[in-house]
Amino acid sequence: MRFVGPGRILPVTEVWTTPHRSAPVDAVVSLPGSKSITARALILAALSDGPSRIVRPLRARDTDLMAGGLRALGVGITEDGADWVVNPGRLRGPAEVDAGLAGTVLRFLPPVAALADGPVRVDGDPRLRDRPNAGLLAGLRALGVEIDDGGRGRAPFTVHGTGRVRGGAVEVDASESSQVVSGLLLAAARFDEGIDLAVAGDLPSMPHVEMTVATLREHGVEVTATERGWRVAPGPIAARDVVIEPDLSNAAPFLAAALVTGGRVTVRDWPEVTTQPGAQLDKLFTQMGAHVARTAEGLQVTGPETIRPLVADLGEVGELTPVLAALCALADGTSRLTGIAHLRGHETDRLQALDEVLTAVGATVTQLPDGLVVEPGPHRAAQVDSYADHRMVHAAAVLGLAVEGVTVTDPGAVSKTLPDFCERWADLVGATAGVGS
Ligand SMILES: O=C(O)C1=C[C@@H](OP(=O)(O)O)[C@@H](O)[C@H](O)C1
Ligand SMILES: C=C(OP(=O)(O)O)C(=O)O
Repeated sequence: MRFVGPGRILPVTEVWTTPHRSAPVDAVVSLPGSKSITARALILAALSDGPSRIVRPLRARDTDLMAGGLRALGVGITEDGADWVVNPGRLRGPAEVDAGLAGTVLRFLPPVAALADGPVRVDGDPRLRDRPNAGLLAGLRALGVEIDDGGRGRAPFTVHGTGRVRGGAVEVDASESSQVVSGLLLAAARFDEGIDLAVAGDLPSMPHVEMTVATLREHGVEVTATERGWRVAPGPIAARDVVIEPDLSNAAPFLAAALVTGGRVTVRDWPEVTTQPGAQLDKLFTQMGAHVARTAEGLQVTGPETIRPLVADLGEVGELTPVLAALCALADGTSRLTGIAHLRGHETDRLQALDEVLTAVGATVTQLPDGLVVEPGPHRAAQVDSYADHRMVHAAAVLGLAVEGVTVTDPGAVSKTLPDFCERWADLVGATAGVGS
């Protein structure tokens, strides 16, 4: 697959032979910034009351698309070394926004587009058009925004911005993605009446909503938790320079390498306190038998002799599922991962994709309505697809450490959040990159 984003065309690589390694890895790795924190920083900088600097943002397809979408609305975003300098301006339409395959752009940008003074059309990759978005569009309509989506509740759609949004009380169904809640809360201080948002149904990925609330408060926005949701008071969003934490979800495959090989991996600059869901890796890897410690350098994971199966509700940390499920296929018993029905609406239907990939390498997988049961079996080599999903490539890499002969078609999907993943992985396991066509 060829990914075309603003200002970049990423190389096409057809097949990646994942490196196999049975000897223990022993490595210290540094990782680029968090996708989720970078996305929030960009939105709030664009809506704030003055210029600001984003230090060490993640530069990858999703965050470049977010910057591109905001630029299309008239926001000044320039590079200064590795930083972004953001100059908010009058938000304008008409504009076209390419959301690629980014849920963050699909759900965080439309509430900003509603504040523009003209129509803003949002579209993206073919798969983006399948990603659920009815909750966000219905929520925006209830707040007084006109949207033309042909009744599909998905991209492509046009937000008919009028320069202002009434805001007020709204109930939203965010059971398919927490990003619906985050998107509305992020822009709400700029709505005439702010927002009084009540959540209907189950809300996945709670740490990501907590990240949204914490980030808003850091920008001086008044956010109150209510019985069924959150209230955001109307008012200015303070401009603020921010330093982006490393992406702890992208740390998952690297730390998992310690479990697979019985080795030791440290991820540098692990934050003391964070709202990233990756904070739960400590507890999850410990359950799987690893020893997890904080050292002066960062978070250190030391692998066990055999990986223990995992029985866990991953509803809060859905984006960690592909790597954890890969570990489950290498464990010494049956794992049960639940609370993740919404993963069917991610970059791909991740429950189906994981079923296919783990089965291909020898596991027996049962799909539940909201999860997976994974029973490891004798390993076999397999060629698997990336499903255009960065985290499926990460999962295949983890499997390939233990199972000789795992190859991945279309590994370029990693460009979504970590474009040089394959090279970093090769460094970690001490092998060459092995990407060919
Ligand atoms: O707010 C965010 O930055 C995210 C929220 C989660 O979305 P869902 O709630 O749709 O899973 C997560 O999976 C995604 O990778 C990033
Ligand atoms: C679900 C994910 O991404 P998105 O922000 O596109 O939903 C993810 O990165 O795992």
